[in-house]
Amino acid sequence: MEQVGSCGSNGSDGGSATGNKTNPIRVGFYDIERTIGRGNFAVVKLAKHRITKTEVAIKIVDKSQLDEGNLRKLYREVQILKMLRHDNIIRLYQVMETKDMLYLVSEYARQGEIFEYIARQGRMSETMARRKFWQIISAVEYCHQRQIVHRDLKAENLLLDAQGNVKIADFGFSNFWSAGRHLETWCGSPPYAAPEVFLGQKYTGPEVDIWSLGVVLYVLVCGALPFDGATLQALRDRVLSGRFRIPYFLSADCESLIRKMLVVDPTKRCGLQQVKRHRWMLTEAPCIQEESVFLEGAIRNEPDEAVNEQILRLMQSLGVDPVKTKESVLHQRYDHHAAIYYLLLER
Ligand SMILES: CC1(C)C(=O)N([C@H]2C=Cc3c(O)cccc32)c2nc(Nc3ccccc3)ncc21
Repeated sequence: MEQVGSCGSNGSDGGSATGNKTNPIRVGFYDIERTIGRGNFAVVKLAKHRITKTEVAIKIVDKSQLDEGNLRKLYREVQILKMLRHDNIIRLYQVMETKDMLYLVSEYARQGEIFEYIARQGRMSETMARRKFWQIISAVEYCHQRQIVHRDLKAENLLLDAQGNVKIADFGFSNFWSAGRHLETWCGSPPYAAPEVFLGQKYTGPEVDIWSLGVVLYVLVCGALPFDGATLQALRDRVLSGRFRIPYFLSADCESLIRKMLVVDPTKRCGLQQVKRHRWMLTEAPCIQEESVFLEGAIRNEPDEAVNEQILRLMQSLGVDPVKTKESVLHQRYDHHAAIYYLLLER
């Protein structure tokens, strides 16, 4: 999803109505502010919840423009998003649907793409890159453990929230994987695609995410792509050769890790557990206290957690029915009640 510049104040992107302060464009309980992204048959708007005043990002899809295959892909993306609850993955709050339109209300990552950050600020220090990469690895491990493979990991899909935490976005190419069952769809963005994908070979799933993560790590610490080319054929040849330049400023440990991830033969490529145990990842290992906070974050995200009574009482004070809310959350209905609950929980 490419990012578009911010439009005028009321942010209408040439849509039918032009909202403004007195009569803003509304979708459900949300006031639409401006367009932040545009894909084929989809637009992403920044919006604000009228009751909780929380900023959200709403992906608006015109289903009438989609063929059977893309419609199936869209519903699989929604099904997968509903399964994911992790600090470093964009949260889905609410789904609204009409005959032709689908509205996905999600967490808004205020600082935008890591790609833009690198484009503006240049490469990251290895210390900063390590912190971001730990968050990325934690989120991807969470997906793989749930038999989900992302297949389009790239700097453009790694967003940053207001605190600079990584939020993985765009599960449009994600799918379910299992050992022994092969996938073969050509997915993702060419500079991040694994050699076996270029060769059209069958793959299991996690190993193509590992290759893309190797490219992501290279981009974070080098500020450039490891494999590039004037044409797709030139890029393909570079990827299949597995050869890439190591800048003088890269530490030996970081080079060692990247070389273990960017291995052409998928059976020899390292797995997520080896990445987590690598020297570079453990350098300046977070102190025990920080470590427990790190683990705690992962535990806090189980979807079947009990409903937070304090939030229900706060909602009651806002005039929102707590009984209906509890039901919506427990049945994962992704409706208005559940959205208000999640928006208040996340603050
Ligand atoms: C709903 C969701 C996940 C989404 O679909 N997008 C789009 C929209 C722009 C874009 C992109 O430029 C790259 C990836 C995803 C996207 C989102 N963008 C943001 N923040 C943002 C803020 C400033 C610039 C770019 C993105 N937060 C959440 C989302």
